[in-house]
Amino acid sequence: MLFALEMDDGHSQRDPFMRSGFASGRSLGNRNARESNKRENTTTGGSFGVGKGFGNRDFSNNKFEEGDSSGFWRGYQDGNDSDASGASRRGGRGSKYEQDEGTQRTGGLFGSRRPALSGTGNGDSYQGRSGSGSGRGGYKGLNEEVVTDSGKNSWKSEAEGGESGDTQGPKVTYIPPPPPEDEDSIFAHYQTGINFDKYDNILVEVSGHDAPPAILTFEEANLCQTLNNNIAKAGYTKLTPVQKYSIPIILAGRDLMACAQTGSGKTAAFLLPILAHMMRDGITASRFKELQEPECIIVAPTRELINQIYLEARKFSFGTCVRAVVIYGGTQLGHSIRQIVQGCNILCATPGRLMDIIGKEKIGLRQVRYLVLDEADRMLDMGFGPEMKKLISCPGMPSKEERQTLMFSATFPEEIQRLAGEFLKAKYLFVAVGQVGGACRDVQQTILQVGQYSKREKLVEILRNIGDERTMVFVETKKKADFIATFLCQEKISTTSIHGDREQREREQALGDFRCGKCPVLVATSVAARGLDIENVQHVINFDLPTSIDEYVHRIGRTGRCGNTGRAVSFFDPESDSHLAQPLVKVLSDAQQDVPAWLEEIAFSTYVPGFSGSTRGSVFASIDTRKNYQGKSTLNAAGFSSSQAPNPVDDESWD
Ligand SMILES: Nc1ncnc2c1ncn2[C@@H]1O[C@H](COP(=O)(O)OP(=O)(O)OP(=O)(O)O)[C@@H](O)[C@H]1O
Repeated sequence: MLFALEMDDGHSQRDPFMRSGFASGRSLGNRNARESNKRENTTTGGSFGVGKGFGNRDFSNNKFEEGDSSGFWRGYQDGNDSDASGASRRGGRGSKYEQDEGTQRTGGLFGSRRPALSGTGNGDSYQGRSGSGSGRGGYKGLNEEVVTDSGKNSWKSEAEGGESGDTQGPKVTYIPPPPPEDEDSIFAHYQTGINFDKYDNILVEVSGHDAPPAILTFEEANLCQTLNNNIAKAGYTKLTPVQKYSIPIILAGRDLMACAQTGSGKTAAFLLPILAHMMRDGITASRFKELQEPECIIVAPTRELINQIYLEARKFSFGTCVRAVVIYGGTQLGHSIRQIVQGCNILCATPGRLMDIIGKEKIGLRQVRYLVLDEADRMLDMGFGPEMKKLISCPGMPSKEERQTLMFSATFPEEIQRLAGEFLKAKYLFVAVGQVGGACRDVQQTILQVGQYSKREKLVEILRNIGDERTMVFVETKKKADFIATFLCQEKISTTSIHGDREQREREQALGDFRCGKCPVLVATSVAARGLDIENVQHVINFDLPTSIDEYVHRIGRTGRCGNTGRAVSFFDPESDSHLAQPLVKVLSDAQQDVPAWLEEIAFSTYVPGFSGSTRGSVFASIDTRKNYQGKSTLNAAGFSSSQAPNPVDDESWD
């Protein structure tokens, strides 16, 4: 049976990938066949594999999913990292699965910047899960379809009946491999690129009241010796602009909203001063307790990103008594609890798992001094915003006056900035490095006009020219990620894929295979758009453009990191992408990229409601939204100034 025949009519008519029948030859009608396909792939590890079953999806329900993939509900459901949603959504479809109780494998996520350990599937009795949500899914990216039973909000925290197994859905038993213990692996890093020094020329804007001056060197931060040693071992010799400004602000105890381009070192910008404070305050060494009370909670929207942040925290806290712990969905809850009870000063978590653990009274919030929202605009949007609100109103959580709240992102839409006020002290500082929401200038951006039906051919042509250079290909839906990955494998291009419908172990395996170069092409949905820091990603291809320009900026930011150069090619289909023409022209011109004449034409002929950006010449795409800002704010090259603001007025802007 051809794959297309399994789809509902409307869908198979619409989707050129299905119409093309490239999936022919695979029998997807039979659930067992799919699962055995999948098992085969899991045990062989590595690339996606021709003939692989398409993840865990039950295609008989595609109509439903497609129907739900747009509009308000998708927006609302986006950003969900909880597996419980998956359980409630997909459970009860009568699908069978077998639990992989107590299984473990090596490799994957922790293979950062060195060849990943092979996913040998050691003792791994993986069985695909068609109807389960637990153990996979998680992040419901902006552009990922979301399945609901009701057609309404499917988001539920794990505490509400997901991984905990309290109510429905299978237990998740995946235990991620432990991170490497040897010092070389902990401090493994890649080189800064030729444009690293050019960061110094980026304009920085600090707004708010009594901002402390920027520092120019690590020495000026006056950190303790152990931290300085770790910074040196990590290969950091010079501060990036966001670090120059944020470190003194955080050291001064101020709340901060910081916006800096992708790949410019925001993670260290918050970790270093937090650790410095902890060391200064003489933090008590972690010890076993049933209820742990961390001093710092860091949240991020995806499992892979929070894990990366954890590894950074572990690196910078090396040799100190500060213990960082990571917990995220798609892994065994008991494993998360075991990590926590051993001691926890810095808790890195995805929102669903965090709320679950809090609900289980394994984490007390009374000692929280620092709350960090990485990818803060994402953490506060409709997907995660409600969970974040719940978090700050949890019993014991210090009020915003008593804790320090820090928000970081490369994009900060104005409406989200306004929401952020609820989390931050009134006198928070706002740091804008370069253009808020601007693309990294080290990424050479090319926009090609390619219609739906020509995209695959174009993709293959580009990938063949690229050769073995590491490339991320972004597509709009999980289903298409599977299609394209399979298609590329058929074309003998070694490819793997990551998206919210893959099991967590598969996601980690895919990332590991991509990191180590075993699969130089990673097809991804927006689950991989933010934060991931993978060495040597030279190319990003937007096979499908995302629906929002911010997402575009994050996606292309997977290349051109830390002063390295990169390339991004985007397929623009005038039929579906014309709403993006105006913001794209702005992003391109602000980043001093060539703007194709045809794109400008579309941009000027398309009315985009609410888009007010001028297409050229602005210094900042967006700014601190506090209105009628009374103070002076200075616009300087990084490292030399900050604003002195006598009278901040929260609801007014200084522009
Ligand atoms: N001062 C520094 N010197 C050398 N390397 C650095 C420095 N600061 C950060 N890096 C490295 O730069 C890379 C990018 O940093 P990081 O992931 O924190 O960027 P980011 O701004 O958070 O990006 P994104 O917006 O995509 O999340 C990392 O590999 C990090 O180790």
